[in-house]
Amino acid sequence: MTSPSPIAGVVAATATDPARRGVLRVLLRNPLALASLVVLVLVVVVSIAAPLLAPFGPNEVVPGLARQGPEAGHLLGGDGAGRDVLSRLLFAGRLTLIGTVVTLVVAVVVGVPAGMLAGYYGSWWDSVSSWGANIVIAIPGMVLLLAVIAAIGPQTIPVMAMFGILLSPGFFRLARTAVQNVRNELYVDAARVSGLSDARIIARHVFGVVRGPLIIQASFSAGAAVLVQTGLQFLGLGEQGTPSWGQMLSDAFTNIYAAPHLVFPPGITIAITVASLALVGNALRDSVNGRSAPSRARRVPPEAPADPTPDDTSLLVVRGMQIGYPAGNGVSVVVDDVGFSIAAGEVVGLVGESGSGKSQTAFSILGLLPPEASIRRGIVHFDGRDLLAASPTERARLRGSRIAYIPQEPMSNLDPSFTIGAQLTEPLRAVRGLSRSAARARALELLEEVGIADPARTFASYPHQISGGMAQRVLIAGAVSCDPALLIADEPTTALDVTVQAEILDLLRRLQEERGMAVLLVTHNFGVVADLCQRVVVMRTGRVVEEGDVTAVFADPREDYTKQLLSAIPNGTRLRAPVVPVSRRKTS
Ligand SMILES: Nc1ncnc2c1ncn2[C@@H]1O[C@H](COP(=O)(O)OP(=O)(O)OP(=O)(O)O)[C@@H](O)[C@H]1O
Repeated sequence: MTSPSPIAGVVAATATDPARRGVLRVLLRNPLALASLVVLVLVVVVSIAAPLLAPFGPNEVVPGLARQGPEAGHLLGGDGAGRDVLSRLLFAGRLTLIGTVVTLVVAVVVGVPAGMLAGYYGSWWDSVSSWGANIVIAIPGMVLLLAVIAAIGPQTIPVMAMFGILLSPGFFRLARTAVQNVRNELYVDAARVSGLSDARIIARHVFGVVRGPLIIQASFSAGAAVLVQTGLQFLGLGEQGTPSWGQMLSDAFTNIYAAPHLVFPPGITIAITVASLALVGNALRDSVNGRSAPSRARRVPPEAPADPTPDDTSLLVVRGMQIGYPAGNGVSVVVDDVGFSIAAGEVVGLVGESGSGKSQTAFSILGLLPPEASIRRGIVHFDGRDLLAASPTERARLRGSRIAYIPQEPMSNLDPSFTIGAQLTEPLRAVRGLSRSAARARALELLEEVGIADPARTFASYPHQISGGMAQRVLIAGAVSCDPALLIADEPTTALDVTVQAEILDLLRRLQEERGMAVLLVTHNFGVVADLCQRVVVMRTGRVVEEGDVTAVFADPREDYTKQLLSAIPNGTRLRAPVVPVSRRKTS
């Protein structure tokens, strides 16, 4: 599974793709956005159903109704010409709707395909279309719209279509950037290799990425379209025979002294509609930025308390851990009743096949489960502290100082935009408070300590300029830079080739011996456990099935599953002398 960035144990949260979480679900969780959505749906439904709902025709003049206030049969009174205001308001929404839809369709149809092609193919496609988008941006919009009206007359559809063209560069840039971000992702390469056509890859793999941001952009653009359209109608530049909100507002201002109440129906309708579009857009944007998402996995009230005060004084104590994810109307439990302890300086292997729940268990200790996960019951005590009761800030502080983490994919955990030196020194300065020069000196020392041959050169390199093995050494240097009491290593050698794997394991072994830190080594490989660990916890389908001293489990595995894992070790792997825990070392 994807691992968060771990430099010096300062681990970043994994972003959750809002498009995948479902736009509707995001809106339903935000009461203000939900209310706005209801308003927008009402405006649309009422406008479409105007001929059925309106008591009078939009242009029907009722004798004696001119400038009258609300009265029986005319809930909003009559306008300057004696027409029923409520009926006109209902009909007026139709023109606004049509104008807004035309604007959005044109902006999306012009901007999105061009942006996707420019982002996907790059080269001249990108140059030509970016050049075109820049020209459109440079045109003064209102002047162009007035010129179009002067040329063809006040026709809503062509004018709003032109406004759509003016908005299209926003959609173009959005689509282009989103596609550029994914076009080199491994899954897009995999789709290419599997023989899918470009059109199919774009439609299937790339459009999914653009969809969420496009919906957000569309809601803001719709607000702009309503305002521009209403503004033009207010100035008398809209179609004369068809009722519109802007025209009603203009009529209200003409009669402002005789009938001031006429301002309210169109004014409030325009304000509520535009505000609702903005609120929906804001809710969607916030969800993309992660502001509305719950910070981390919730700990739901335990169904049955796990042993509340473990007597175990080990450095790390996990008891009765149960982790679940929402599945349909229920919960899918992926880790159940998992418990183990790690003494100070002890190296424990957490072993099991893929999907057995090792990473979920490790992430629950780190406090880095995804937001949708819930810890349904259990205890995690570290150094006597109840981690599940600790605040996110406390947990973040612990990760940067006492608990460190090494991920399985070193390359994807280094930021390609910064040098290795910048990524190593930043946490040293922010977390340990070192000066710039002291942080640099310490980072160089750490690089040397993890066996990098030319520390100064690596310090100045960008991630793409170093090998996978070097990247893992860099991450290990970052992890141990805070002198952690516990190092959690999640399959630290999986992404590396066999010789490098052995070197990294030797490095971990050496660092553990020198520093006496406890290590939780997550792996599916019993050979790695044999090489490094004193104790092993075997997991299968989210549960612990066997636990014990590595030597004892190797000599006499109780469970058939453990025997199967052991039989997968290549012939010739031998148990090395176990690392001696610091707590049990003699201090002679
Ligand atoms: N975000 C998620 N939503 C739902 N289920 C999830 C999520 N993340 C993990 N799981 C499920 O949790 C179970 C345990 O996953 P976990 O990543 O801990 O396995 P693992 O033993 O570490 O395997 P691997 O070595 O392949 O990473 C799996 O069945 C997985 O499908």
